[in-house]
Amino acid sequence: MEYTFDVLVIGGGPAGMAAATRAAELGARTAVVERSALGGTCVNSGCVPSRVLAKTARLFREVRTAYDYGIVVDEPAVDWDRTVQRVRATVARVLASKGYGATMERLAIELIEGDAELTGDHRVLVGDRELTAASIILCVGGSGRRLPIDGAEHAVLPHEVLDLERLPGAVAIIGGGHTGAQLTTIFDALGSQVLLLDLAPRILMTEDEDVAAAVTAGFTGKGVEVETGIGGIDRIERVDGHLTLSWEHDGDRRSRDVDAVIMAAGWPANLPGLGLESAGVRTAGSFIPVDDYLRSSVPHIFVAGDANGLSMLVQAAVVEGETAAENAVLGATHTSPHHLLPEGGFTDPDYAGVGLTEAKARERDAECHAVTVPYAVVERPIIDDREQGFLKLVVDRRRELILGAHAVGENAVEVITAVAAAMAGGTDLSTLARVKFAYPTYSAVIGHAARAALSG
Ligand SMILES: Cc1cc2nc3c(=O)[nH]c(=O)nc-3n(C[C@H](O)[C@H](O)[C@H](O)COP(=O)(O)OP(=O)(O)OC[C@H]3O[C@@H](n4cnc5c(N)ncnc54)[C@H](O)[C@@H]3O)c2cc1C
Ligand SMILES: NC(=O)c1ccc[n+]([C@@H]2O[C@H](COP(=O)([O-])OP(=O)(O)OC[C@H]3O[C@@H](n4cnc5c(N)ncnc54)[C@H](O)[C@@H]3O)[C@@H](O)[C@H]2O)c1
Repeated sequence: MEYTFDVLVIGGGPAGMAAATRAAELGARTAVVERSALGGTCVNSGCVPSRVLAKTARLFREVRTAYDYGIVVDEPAVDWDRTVQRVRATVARVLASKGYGATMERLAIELIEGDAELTGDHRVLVGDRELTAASIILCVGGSGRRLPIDGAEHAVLPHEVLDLERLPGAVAIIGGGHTGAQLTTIFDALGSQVLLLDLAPRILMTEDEDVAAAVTAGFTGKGVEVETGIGGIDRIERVDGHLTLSWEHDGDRRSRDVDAVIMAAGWPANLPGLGLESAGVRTAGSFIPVDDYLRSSVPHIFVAGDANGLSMLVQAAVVEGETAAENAVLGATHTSPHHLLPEGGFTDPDYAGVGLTEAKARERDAECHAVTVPYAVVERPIIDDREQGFLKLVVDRRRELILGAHAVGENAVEVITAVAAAMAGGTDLSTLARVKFAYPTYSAVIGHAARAALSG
């Protein structure tokens, strides 16, 4: 059969753009269907806006401590409208820097604007245009989850935060995953009273336990209320211009009056309306499961990025997009390992990790080693007045292999990315211990941790 395209990519976020670029580079006739804006969640409503808000929060904190350095400023205040304008302008600049249009033109990738629906295993309907493709790569991403409770419509989802008319005096954030933790820091730093609620026994369940504990302590030390292990959220009511949020904890009914409620309680894939049943693609919960080659239950329909639920990070989305494209065009032989993906959050303090947490490493081998070195063993955090923090290295029982690294504190994400580069290069512990780090840097803590791990 003659298809309209060799490869049809649905979704133009990080996964979709990586998939389309790679497929076209390999000579495939390729198109991308996008119903909203190229760049996806990451650029338009996720990482980039969050990062600008994190920078805003950081600036506000620093201006307030400027006098410690002999700088005299008036009492700072937040102009929320201007903050929002700045975020939107930065999103536009990042989009422009991506050069999607030029890449698509150079590689003859067709952009089809609209909502894609599968009508068969090789057929996709976009508006009134029916397309066919030899292979389809689903890169549809996910969306914030609105809890099925009374009054849920009063809550704001993460992508709607910029639509808040004003900075809330008091805000409740439901969900202490990466998104909820970042929003906690942002609103706390900008002056809101923050209540963070989670069903789970701790926040940041995917991070190393010590990391989550340190971030929690950082939050509570600033006056954020963190309540984990709750039984469930009951309802949200609008009463006299404010919202009353009610929840259950160990049989107690609790409630709080706030100005805004943000739901950051999960990130299901964008499956509604996608027509997966018409194509025979199986789902599991709110994701589309894939095999090692990123194939769905229909072998010529691949899934990359958040939609497969493997690892909801940009760095994963990009590598999966490229892998899915290679498998679609060249035959399914490529896998995309996830164990060396550094990740982290821009909270206060920052946190990050790569590889196995200490708990996961001990499940595999109880005799592995973990050492934790405080940030203050090096001078830079002291110079910057950011001594709080640590780097934990998890190494095998022979003290050769680095199994994982976890950090809390200033520049934690950059520190961990440096360890990830060492791990990716196959660097053993004794080699890492001999690396010379520039002075005065945060990453110098890596050398200290490696030497501490070697010596026991
Ligand atoms: C607040 C927030 C902050 C984040 N911060 C970070 C961070 O700092 N670092 C990090 O690594 N990750 C971060 N993430 C996660 C990151 O945004 C995602 O992992 C990444 O965007 C996934 O890329 P994707 O291409 O799979 O999906 P998306 O970026 O969601 O793109 C999917 C695209 O598909 C389109 N689409 C969906 N269905 C259809 C359809 N039927 N037809 C046509 N088009 C469709 C959508 O419009 C969208 O453009 C953050 C997420 C959030 C919510
Ligand atoms: N910096 C980053 O890299 C970054 C930032 C944001 C998001 N992300 C990615 O996006 C994905 C989504 O992140 P997320 O934080 O939005 O979702 P998540 O699924 O990671 O976390 C949701 C949190 O909400 C809690 N929760 C669920 N139902 C609840 C309820 N009824 N009441 C109270 N708490 C409830 C869960 O226990 C969990 O802690 C993640 O996989 C993450 O990797 C990454």
